[in-house]
Amino acid sequence: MRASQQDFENAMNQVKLLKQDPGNQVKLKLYALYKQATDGPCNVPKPGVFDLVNKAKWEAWNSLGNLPKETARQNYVDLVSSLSPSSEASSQGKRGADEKVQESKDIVVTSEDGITKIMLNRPAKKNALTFEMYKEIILTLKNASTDNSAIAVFTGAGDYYCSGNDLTNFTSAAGGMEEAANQGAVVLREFVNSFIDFPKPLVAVVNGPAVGIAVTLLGLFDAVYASDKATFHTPFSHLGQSPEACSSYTFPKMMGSAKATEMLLFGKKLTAREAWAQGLVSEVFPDSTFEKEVWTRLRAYAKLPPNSMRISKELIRNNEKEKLHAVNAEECTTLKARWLSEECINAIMNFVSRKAKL
Ligand SMILES: CCCCC/C=C/C(=O)SCCNC(=O)CCNC(=O)[C@H](O)C(C)(C)COP(=O)(O)OP(=O)(O)OC[C@H]1O[C@@H](n2cnc3c(N)ncnc32)[C@H](O)[C@@H]1OP(=O)(O)O
Repeated sequence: MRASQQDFENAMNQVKLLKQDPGNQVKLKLYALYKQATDGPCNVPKPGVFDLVNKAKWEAWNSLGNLPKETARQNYVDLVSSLSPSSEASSQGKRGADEKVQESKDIVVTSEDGITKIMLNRPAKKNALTFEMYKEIILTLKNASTDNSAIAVFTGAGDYYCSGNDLTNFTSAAGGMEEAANQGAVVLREFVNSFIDFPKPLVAVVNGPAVGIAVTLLGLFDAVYASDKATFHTPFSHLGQSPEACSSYTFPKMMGSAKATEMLLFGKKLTAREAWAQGLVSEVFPDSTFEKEVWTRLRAYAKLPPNSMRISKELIRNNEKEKLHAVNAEECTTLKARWLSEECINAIMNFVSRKAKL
């Protein structure tokens, strides 16, 4: 839900009542979001090099680029509401190494060395995504887009990266399949939008097999590092479903339509090296050294100037944003109808009653 003008004004008053100074970084962020929400993109000349305070404020505002006013207003409200006593402590530099910044059993979010690490943590179910997990990830990305981290990284706990959508999302919904399909389409659209719009470098550390939406989403990441044990599988036709996460656009663009068809229509499973050859994966590492090599590299990347990385990503992503949002909307509408089709209902029932394994 978007923040109203009243929410925004309440948040401004709340800032004045903060008991602890939230620290310079947060104050700069608040200033930038306030200016963006009220005046729009930065439109004043950059202060001189010796005017340090105004230059820092200008840079913070300018770094928001063309962020829409409504989004800035929402981010301002979210940031203020996150300034609870515990987060006030963290912005004062009291956050310990690898501190948990979000408590949830299925998604563990930690912050260390400029990296927001988002770990899917449902290993007993191969990290299949429940409706609650989709919603938590939307919130996590919203927070990570305005926190102090330079990059955000997704990975999975256990032997799988992620087995995709939890197929019981559709069978356990209180209102039945129709209600689940309606809810699913709304959640999916917002979920994918939060990846399209994420402003910082987004990296996937694919520690094991990836299935369904865990694969298609990779087309919206900025870098994908895979263990040689990882596989990439999108069995949409087997499930009576259709592609999502903009893959009907990103995959043919990335690998050509013939290879995209093998994956998206025929459900061909790729090894990590095959996925690398198709441009879906940036680099493949031997599983024995995967974690060490990848995290060493990511810690170095996270030290690069964050504003520069954001601006460069904006340049790359802005060429595509409108198209990606349109594709996402169309894919969600198509999927909603698919979820109610006999082909899909039979496939899901088969999985749940264990007659079939993909
Ligand atoms: C609302 C937004 C929707 C967005 C649209 C998204 C679409 C997709 O993502 S489509 C892809 C959906 N995923 C699948 O179809 C995968 C289904 N799972 C499997 O085929 C297999 O479980 C496996 C190949 C991933 C792993 O096989 P195996 O190593 O033999 O392990 P198990 O099958 O015994 O799995 C252990 C445990 O985990 C449960 N599980 C695994 N994946 C899912 C899943 N996607 N949904 C629900 N549950 C899953 C599995 O049922 C086992 O549970 P228990 O029997 O209770 O131990």
